[in-house]
Amino acid sequence: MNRGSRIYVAGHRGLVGSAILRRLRAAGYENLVTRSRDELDLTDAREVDGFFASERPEYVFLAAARVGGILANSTYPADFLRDNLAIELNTIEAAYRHGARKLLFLGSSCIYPKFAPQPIKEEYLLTGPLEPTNEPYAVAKIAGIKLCQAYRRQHGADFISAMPTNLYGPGDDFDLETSHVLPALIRKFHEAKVRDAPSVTVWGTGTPRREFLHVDDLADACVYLMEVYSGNEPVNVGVGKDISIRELAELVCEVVGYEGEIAYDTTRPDGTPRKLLDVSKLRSLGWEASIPLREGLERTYAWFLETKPAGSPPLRTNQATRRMRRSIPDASLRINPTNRRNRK
Ligand SMILES: NC(=O)C1=CN([C@@H]2O[C@H](COP(=O)(O)OP(=O)(O)OC[C@H]3O[C@@H](n4cnc5c(N)ncnc54)[C@H](OP(=O)(O)O)[C@@H]3O)[C@@H](O)[C@H]2O)C=CC1
Ligand SMILES: C[C@H]1O[C@H](OP(=O)(O)OP(=O)(O)OC[C@H]2O[C@@H](n3cnc4c(=O)[nH]c(N)nc43)[C@H](O)[C@@H]2O)[C@@H](O)[C@@H](O)C1=O
Repeated sequence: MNRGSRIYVAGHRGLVGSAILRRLRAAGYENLVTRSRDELDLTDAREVDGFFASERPEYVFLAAARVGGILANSTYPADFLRDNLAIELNTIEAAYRHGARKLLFLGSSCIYPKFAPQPIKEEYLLTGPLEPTNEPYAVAKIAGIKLCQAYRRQHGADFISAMPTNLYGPGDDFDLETSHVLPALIRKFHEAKVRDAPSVTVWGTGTPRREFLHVDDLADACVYLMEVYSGNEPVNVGVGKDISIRELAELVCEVVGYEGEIAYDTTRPDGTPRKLLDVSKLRSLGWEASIPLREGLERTYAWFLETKPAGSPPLRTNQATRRMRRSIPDASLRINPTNRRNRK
């Protein structure tokens, strides 16, 4: 890539896409192409083909996807499988057909077997059963990796895949129905502090272990891989350290400054027991994460405080979430409709 290269960031309003855009802009890349979902629905093959035919991006960061935490994934398996397969297929095919020089596909650490040895090496892919709470999403993400590999083998396309661990940072989804654990805990502890509530409920047993990577680190890694890596195999992107959900809850509680109790709702699923990526491949390519979890959390909480509308936390209101909310069976899970997620 050079500073004038035409670069398409798919999903530029999301957590990852917005961070990649920030990273590219900071590095002086100016010829950036973006489309919101309302402007270009990536599940629509004809629209996607027309977009690539007219815009002819040379480099593509594929950060558009239907994304969610454990609840959204287990409640909407068909949506997660269908949308992600369609987005990947349409974007990868159009990138190839219209001559993109390189594409980076974002997968996820949930592609690996539920009981994979830890830390998880790239070669453990497809060596065991997946975690049921996100199996459809994981299958779609595995299909994305295989598409990149197949287009490379059959057509010589320089399409690569990065497998990030659990991410967090500015621009995250704080909707308790759809979010991942870290933004959910920031919101829960913040609201409990503001309301002086006696306790905060964390889902599951607190024993599962997760690894958390700040999205600015991930964006840096994505741009780095686009510049230096052209291999067939996916590359894990993580920090190489994990913590239990209990430890995370205690850390968020401390950062937010909440003084009540932490309760565990063991009727909620734990999901996969441990997900720690082996990041030696990425290290050997010359990249390492640089934002420590506590610092990343403090920065994310500061962002949350700055951007939320008065009296309410920022929430995403994209079409997917609106549809999810309409069909959520348990009314107690509904979100206050006045809440809005702040977008750029
Ligand atoms: N968040 C995490 O913890 C992790 C994320 N990842 C991967 O990183 C990538 C980005 O995730 P993240 O940024 O968190 O997700 P977000 O939900 O924050 O962003 C997803 C983006 O995709 C766009 N999008 C969704 N559906 C469509 C569609 N049909 N057409 C066009 N655009 C669409 C959305 O557009 P709009 O804003 O216009 O609605 C949004 O900008 C995904 O591939 C995900 O699997 C991997 C590991 C962990
Ligand atoms: C990145 C990855 O993210 C997803 O997998 P996950 O890591 O299991 O997702 P999660 O962040 O939602 O939960 C992590 C852990 O945390 C616990 N937990 C506690 N309290 C809350 C809570 O309040 N909200 C949520 N969401 N989880 C909570 C929760 O019970 C679980 O034990 C995939 O679906 C898939 O999308 C994917 O690729």
